[in-house]
This record gives sequence, C-alpha cells and structure tokens, in this order.
Amino acid sequence: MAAGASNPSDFVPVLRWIDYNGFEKNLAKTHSRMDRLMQGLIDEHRRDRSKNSMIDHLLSLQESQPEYYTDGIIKGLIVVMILAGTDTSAVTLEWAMSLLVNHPEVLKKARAEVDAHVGQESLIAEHDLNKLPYIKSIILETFRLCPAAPLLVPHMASDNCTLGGYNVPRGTLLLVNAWAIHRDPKTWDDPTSFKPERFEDGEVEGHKLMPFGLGRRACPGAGLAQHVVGLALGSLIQCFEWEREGEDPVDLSEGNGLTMPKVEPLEARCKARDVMKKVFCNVANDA
Ligand code: HEM
Repeated sequence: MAAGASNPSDFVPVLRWIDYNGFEKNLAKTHSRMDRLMQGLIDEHRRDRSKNSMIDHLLSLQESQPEYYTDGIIKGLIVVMILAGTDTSAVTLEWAMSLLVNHPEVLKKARAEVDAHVGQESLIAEHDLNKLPYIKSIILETFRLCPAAPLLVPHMASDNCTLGGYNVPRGTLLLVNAWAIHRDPKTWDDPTSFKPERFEDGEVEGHKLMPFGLGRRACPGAGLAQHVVGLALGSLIQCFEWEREGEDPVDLSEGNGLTMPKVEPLEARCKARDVMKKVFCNVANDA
C-alpha cells in the first residue's frame, strides 16, 4: 500500500540530509539517463520531420513559440505521457484479467455480451465500446478493487485548512487513500467481492469511486485510459477463451510500487477463438 508514497524521506525529512537509501543519487542518475533518451527522440524527429507524431507537432509549435515549447518542456510532456499513461493502464488490464479468470461466470457473461454486439466476424473497434455496458462495469469494478494509484498522487496543502476536523498547516503532504474509500463498507455493499453488477444501474458519485482522482488535478488521461483498457480487455475476451492454470484461484496479493502491481504476475491459459482465424485469413489474403 506504499504505492505513490514510497520515499521515507518525504515523511522523515531528516533522512534527506543523509540521502537515505541513496534515493537522491539514484534519482539524479535516472533523471540524466531519461533526459538523454528523450533528447535522442527529439533529435531523431528533428532530423526527419516527415512523421505525424506528438513530438513532430510539438516541434512545429516550438518553431512558432520557441520561448514556451523548449526542448525541456517537450521532454517533460513525453515523460509524463509515458510514466502516467502506460503502467497505469497495463496494471489495470492485468488486474481485470486476473479478476475475470477467478470469476468464470463474469467472464462468460462478458463474452456473451461481446458476441451479441460485436460478433466473431470482425475485431472489436472503439465505436463498439458504448454497446458493451457490462464490460464497462467490469472495468469500473476493477478500478474500485484494484486502483492503479491506490493513494492517488501526493498533494500538498497550499494554505492552512481543516480536513475532517483536523487542522492541516500549509505545506503539509496529503495522501488520499482511494483504495480504502473504494472498500468502505459504509459506502459499498459487500465491498471486497468482485461484482460488476453493482455498476449496472449507471454512474457512481465521484467521491465514492475516484481511480483518477478528483478536481483540478484529476487525471487528464481518464477518458483515453478508459478507452484503451476497454478496447484491450474487449479484444482479449473476443479473441481468446481464458482459464486458470490450475484449480487454485489466481493470487491477488498487492505489491509495492508507484502503480499497484500484482505480487505474482498473472499466468493463465488461452485458446484462440474463431475471430482470430478470420483475422489471420484476412491478413494472409491482403498480403
Ligand atoms: C488506468 C489508467 C490511469 C489511471 C488509474 C490514472 C490515475 C491517475 C491519478 C490517480 C492521478 C492523480 C490525480 C490526483 O492528483 O489526485 C493521475 C494524474 C495524471 N495522469 Fe493519469 N491515470 C491513468 C492513465 C493516464 C493516461 C493514459 C494519461 C495520459 C496519456 C495520464 C496522464 C496523467 C497526467 C498528466 C497526470 C497529472 C495531472 C496533474 O498533476 O495535473 N493518465 N492519473
């Protein structure tokens, strides 16, 4: 549960003086490696401007507004997209698949929904997602039980304030335990069980379910993430039969990390479904 807040020096500032665990030194080393990698990407795109990527667009903006779109800003934007957007979506997908193989009845219902609304003739596409409310409920239930950022991202009080009856001085580090809020028995019925049906009646209030945080600093990638996870999960369900490796349920222990990883990576059996044969035939015919 230390995800998002795993540097002890943030809580015991004296540890910063001795660079406890070599944290600052490692940070500086990682920063300079990342910086070299990002600078390499920018230089590559600067040499070949024929592509249509985010970096190319940012380089065009650099030409018109050089004082704002510096290489530093572009590098920062690339890093934030990669760091904030990839692992969060990937771990969510792994948690969703783990929960599904542990609940074959839910998987069966999801497969039936995909088969009824998308079929086995063509691969699921983004525009199919709004025809799949049960898949959406599975994703919401995964966000509830296994939020990729269980403590959101550390915030700091910009002024003195009172929070839940406590006086919070300006500058205090604030952590929101979304994991605990999502499992609060006062809010959720049978909170530790995986029941996507609880979302079938529609939207949930923001203060009960907040995998993307709330307010002005909430995740700007929430819409994109929901589409990416929906499309990836829908494709895995449409294209393969899934089952557990053995009789035992998949281990759902939670590990430490910036995003909440599984202690044991998911291992499951899969068998290709008809749509895969069609896709491969089409690819072969097109070649
Ligand atoms: C399942 C996927 C994702 C989850 C669970 C997630 C969750 C979060 C959370 C909890 C925060 C902090 C909110 C707060 O401070 O209270 C955040 C911030 C952020 N996320 Fe995401 N995120 C996901 C995907 C993405 C994607 C795909 C992108 C962009 C491509 C993205 C970009 C960002 C950025 C830039 C911030 C910082 C916003 C700020 O500080 O103002 N995230 N995300």
